Amino acid sequence: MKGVLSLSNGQTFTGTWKGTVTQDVQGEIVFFTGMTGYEEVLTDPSYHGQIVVFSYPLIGHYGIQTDHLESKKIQAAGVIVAEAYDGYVEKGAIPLLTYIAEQGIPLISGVDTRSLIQAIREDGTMQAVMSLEGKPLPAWEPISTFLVPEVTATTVETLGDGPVHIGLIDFGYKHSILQALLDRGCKVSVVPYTLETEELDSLGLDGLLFSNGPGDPKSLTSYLERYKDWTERYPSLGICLGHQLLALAYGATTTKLSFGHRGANHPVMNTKTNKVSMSSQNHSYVVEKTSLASTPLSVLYKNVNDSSIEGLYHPELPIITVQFHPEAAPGPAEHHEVFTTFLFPIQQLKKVSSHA
Ligand SMILES: NC(=O)CC[C@H](N)C(=O)O
Repeated sequence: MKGVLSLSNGQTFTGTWKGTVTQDVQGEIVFFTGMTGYEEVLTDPSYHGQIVVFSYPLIGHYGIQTDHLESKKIQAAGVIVAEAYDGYVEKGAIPLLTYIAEQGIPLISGVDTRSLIQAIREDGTMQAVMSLEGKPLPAWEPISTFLVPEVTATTVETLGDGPVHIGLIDFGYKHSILQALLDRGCKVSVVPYTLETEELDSLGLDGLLFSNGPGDPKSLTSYLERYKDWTERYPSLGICLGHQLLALAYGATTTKLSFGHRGANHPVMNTKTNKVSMSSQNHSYVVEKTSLASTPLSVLYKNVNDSSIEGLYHPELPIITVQFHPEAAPGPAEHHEVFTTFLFPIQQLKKVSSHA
C-alpha cells in the first residue's frame, strides 16, 4: 500500500504504508537527527501526538528492546523513515514493524526524508497528515497544545527506598529520568501535576523534579503560582518542560522555535565553567532571553549553535533548570553533573553520601 504524507504548506511525500491501521493520522511534524535512539524517541511522552521523521536513513536495525522504552507505549502519532529495517533482530528484541503494528501506529517508509526535513527547516514545524494514497485529505483540525493530561499519572506512586525522597512532578516523565534518581539512591514519588499543595506537603519530600512533557508550557499557566510556592520551599530541578514551567513561574516568557531541537549532539556551554558538552534534546519551546531581566533567574547553560537558553539557576534558592535532557536517553551521558548539583545540597542536609 502506498502512503502519502501531506504537509499543511501543500507539499506531499509518498512512500510505503506500514502497520495494521489504515485510517489517517494528523499531528505536528518534527524531525529527530540522532543516529540511534528510535526506541526512546518513539516512547518519550514529550513526542505525544507528533509525527516524527528520522533523519538517519535506516531505522529499526537493532529492533526494540523493552528495557529501552521511556513509557509503556509509542507516544508518537506516526513515523516517517527513509528505510525501515525489516530483517533479523537479536533474540529478545521486537522488530520495529511488528511493534508499530501491535500498537496501531502507522509508519511510512521510503520517504525522501532529506527533502522533507529541508521543507520543515524552511517553513518550520507544521501540521501534517499521513494517509493511504487516493484518500481525500481530511480537514486541517487545530492541534491542541494542552497535552499533559493525556500522559500524566493520576495517583501518587512511590518507588525505591533510599534516604532522599524526591517528588517527580509528572507532566509525562521519561522512565530514564526516574531511573536516574533511583540509580542515585533516591526514593521517588511520582506525583500528578495537579496535586494540591497540602497533599504534596504530606508526602515528606526532600526535593522536587519537574519533568519533561508534551505541548506548550503556557497551557499550564493556572498552576504556575502553586509551582513557584513549591520551589520556594523544596530544592528543585526542572527538565525541559519542567525548566520552561519554572521560568514562567518566576516571570519569564517562552516562545516557539521555528523547527525545534531534536537530536543527540546539541552543544551547550555551562556559563559558570565555560565548559562545552554535548546534550540530548527534544523541544520546540524556549525561554526568551530578554524576559529574564524581570526575574531573579540567571543563565546556567546556553546553546552554542543558536545562543538559546539551555538552563537557569536561582542565585539564592536551590533551584536549577535545564532545557536539555541530562538523563541522555538517547544521547551522550555528559550531564550527570545536573543530577549531582540538584541532589548534593539535599544529601548534605540529610547527612547521606552521594551515590552519583
Ligand atoms: N521534552 C520536553 O519536555 C518538551 C517540552 C515542550 N513540550 C517543548 O516542546 O518545548
